[in-house]
Amino acid sequence: MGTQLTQEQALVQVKEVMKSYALPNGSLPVLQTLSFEVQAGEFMAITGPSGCGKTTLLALLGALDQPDQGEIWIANQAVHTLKAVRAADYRRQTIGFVFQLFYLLPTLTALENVMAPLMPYRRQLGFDLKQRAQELLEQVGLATRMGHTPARLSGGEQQRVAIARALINRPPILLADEPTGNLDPATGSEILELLRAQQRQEKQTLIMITHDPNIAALADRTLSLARSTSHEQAITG
Ligand SMILES: Nc1ncnc2c1ncn2[C@@H]1O[C@H](COP(=O)(O)OP(=O)(O)OP(=O)(O)O)[C@@H](O)[C@H]1O
Repeated sequence: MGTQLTQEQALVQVKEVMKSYALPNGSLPVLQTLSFEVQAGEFMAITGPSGCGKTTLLALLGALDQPDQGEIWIANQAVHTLKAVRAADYRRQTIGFVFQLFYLLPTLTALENVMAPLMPYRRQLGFDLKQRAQELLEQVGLATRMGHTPARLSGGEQQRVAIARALINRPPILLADEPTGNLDPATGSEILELLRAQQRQEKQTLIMITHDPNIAALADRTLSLARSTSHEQAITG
């Protein structure tokens, strides 16, 4: 569904972005003059100490929030200006989210959770939503669990459902916030491998927050954020 890009443009362009939060006794600067680019098909890790603004940055890339200053261009869209309905359209067409705590809807089955993001649009999709959701659940190894609600799935299985849900719209960009942070190491490795395999197969761009240096080492590049008044940022290859 992503917009076609000319070759020389990076898929993600973050230009001098600043973000603060209003607090009762003043404002908390979180991101200060942050600039970087991510090419189509890249895997970029975001690392840094707790509170340095990693989740804040992911929220800006996903148009869940807006920067105070600066620009974010993703797939030729001015993400920093998107509000409400247009932000929702952008997310539906461009972004797949995977979170540490899965955020599956507890009363829905695995299959219904995967279908949920596109349910309101199912008549205008041009493909069979249920069939695609079933194929994705097969792809993530859950062919026999489609009718289970999240409470009847293990943590690793719930994250597999969440990954299938993130892929339902064929997004060019996957934004992952510590996707293995709530899983045991073996299950975490399986989930990471699943995400990487998917990313390579579909040539998706993967931007992943991680505290794990072993995961960051697998990335093409790492964006290291620092928690300080100057918020230095560095990109390593
Ligand atoms: N809505 C908000 N209002 C006020 N302050 C906020 C808000 N969201 C985040 N913060 C603060 O902004 C800072 C950055 O938060 P953020 O969640 O982006 O950090 P993080 O690097 O993802 O941390 P962690 O690794 O612990 O998840 C923190 O000090 C946090 O308390």
